[in-house]
Amino acid sequence: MKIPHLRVLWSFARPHKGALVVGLVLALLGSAAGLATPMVTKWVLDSLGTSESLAGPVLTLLAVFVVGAAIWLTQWILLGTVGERVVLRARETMVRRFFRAKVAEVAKRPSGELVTRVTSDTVLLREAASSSVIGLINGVVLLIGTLVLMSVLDSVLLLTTVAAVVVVIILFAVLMPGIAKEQTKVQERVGALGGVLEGALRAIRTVKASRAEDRQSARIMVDAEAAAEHGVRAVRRTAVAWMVSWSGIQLAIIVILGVGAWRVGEGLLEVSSLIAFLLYAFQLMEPIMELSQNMTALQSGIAAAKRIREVDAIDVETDAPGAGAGTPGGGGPVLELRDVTADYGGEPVLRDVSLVVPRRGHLAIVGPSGAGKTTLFSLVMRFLEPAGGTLLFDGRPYGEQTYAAVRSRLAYVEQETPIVPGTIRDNLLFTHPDATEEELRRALDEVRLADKIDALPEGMDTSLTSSSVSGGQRQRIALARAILRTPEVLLLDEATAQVDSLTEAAIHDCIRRRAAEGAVVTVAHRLSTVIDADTIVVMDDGRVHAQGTHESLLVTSPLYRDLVEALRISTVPAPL
Ligand SMILES: Nc1ncnc2c1ncn2[C@@H]1O[C@H](COP(=O)(O)OP(=O)(O)OP(=O)(O)O)[C@@H](O)[C@H]1O
Repeated sequence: MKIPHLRVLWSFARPHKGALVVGLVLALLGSAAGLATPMVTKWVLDSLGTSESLAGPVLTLLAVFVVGAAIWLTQWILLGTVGERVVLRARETMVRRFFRAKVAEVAKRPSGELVTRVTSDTVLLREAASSSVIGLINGVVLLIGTLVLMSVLDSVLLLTTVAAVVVVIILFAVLMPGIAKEQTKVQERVGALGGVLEGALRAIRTVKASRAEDRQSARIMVDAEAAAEHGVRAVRRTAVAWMVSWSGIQLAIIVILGVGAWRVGEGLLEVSSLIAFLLYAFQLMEPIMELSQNMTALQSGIAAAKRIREVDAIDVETDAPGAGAGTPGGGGPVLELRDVTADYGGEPVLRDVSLVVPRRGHLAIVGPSGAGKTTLFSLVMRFLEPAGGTLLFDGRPYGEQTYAAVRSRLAYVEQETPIVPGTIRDNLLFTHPDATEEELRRALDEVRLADKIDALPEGMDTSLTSSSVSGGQRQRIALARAILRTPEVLLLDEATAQVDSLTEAAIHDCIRRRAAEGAVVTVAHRLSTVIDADTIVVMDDGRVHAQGTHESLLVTSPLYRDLVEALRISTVPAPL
């Protein structure tokens, strides 16, 4: 096993080194008690033939047994606790990192795969980072101790034992790496399975609509079957290793019995020594078992530790040195983009975009699919860093402000997943957990949801995961969350899906009211939203193509005319 691999594991165990040292000492003391037992048994047997009292040796045997049991109990609890702490810490580090990570870093990985790192890889780490190394050291000490004490009893019988032990060790050395490799593959496949399964369950409606249930199950089963196949291979190798070792030791015991009996007959060995020797031979499986089990745990633990440590490489959002909170309410525009270019690692998807968002009013962004509207929002929310150009909030570049400072002054309603797990109340309180009941009601009134939610048996405490809240209502809940406290800029990525007229009217009114108090920027997919805007920005192929009011753009921009025509056709005539 290579040292750098162990170092990864050690990085998890290091905070608990005190407990681990105590665990090692206890393990060694426990082994010493185990090693002493056959010798004390011999003492008991030797006392039988003499006038010596049996009380001494029997009490000693009892004491060794009690002390040994107490040591094992303490060590088990101690190391078990360390293992759980290691798991907890690893989980905490990963969970925190996921949420501090840059959006692109999380978005590019299947989330189910990230979840398996937190749920299942950490379990493999438990044994490896707590008891494995101790078990290995202890196993070696126990094995050597047993052989040394055997040699004290009878060196001829020892030869038989050593031969068996050597065979067993060679066998394990040959089979072990293969077992570990198979187990690593199992983990990788389970990770891949988690990734695909999570994505497929998320898209359950599409799966069913496409009648792809069986195909999707089959695709996931490829990973499940591969995991099982590797698992079976590991089990087979382990079983062979155990079977051969166990048989080897049993065979050695039979030989010891035969040779020992002959030597006793010849007067070369005492019966008590033969019995003690046999007790050691019976115990021999213990260190071998300990060595092999811990070796396996260590290897799969190292693989898991590496997967967990990969999470550390995920880039996190870090505020620039000296970045501050920013000062609210200057005189100029609230938001400004100057020659902003952006990409996702390839060709630019936004080129030299300049835009001014006034402190009040509604600015709608329209454009064909792929024009870069969502990317523009990602830049404003700092989910994405610009490749060139500058974004300014209140006249100060984004880089001079912290992520939290910028976001605290923006409210964002995303198009696809605007709801977080939990109840309606949890969702409303998500941005401002300290909001009062009155504020919640006011926000719900504004999006015309108060009556609907009052009519639910559990009201605001209705769970959104299992509720009968419609898509349009979900959007309105997200909007209510965004307007709970008047944001300086409200960013609304309108749902492309058709919504009911009540939702449309509610959103519409809400935008109008908010635009009177602050800035509202929408990625507009509905004609009513577009027409109502004070300024409309037409985007095409990553550039600002035109800008103006509905009337002026109808005259100056053929692209805008086309877009309006398309929206007119695609939307149910809206209350304009
Ligand atoms: N995460 C990403 N990685 C790579 N390319 C991306 C990513 N997100 C968007 N793009 C690309 O950037 C371009 C702009 O996409 P964007 O989502 O901003 O457009 P949009 O105007 O919002 O489109 P739509 O109206 O269809 O939502 C597209 O060509 C798209 O393929």
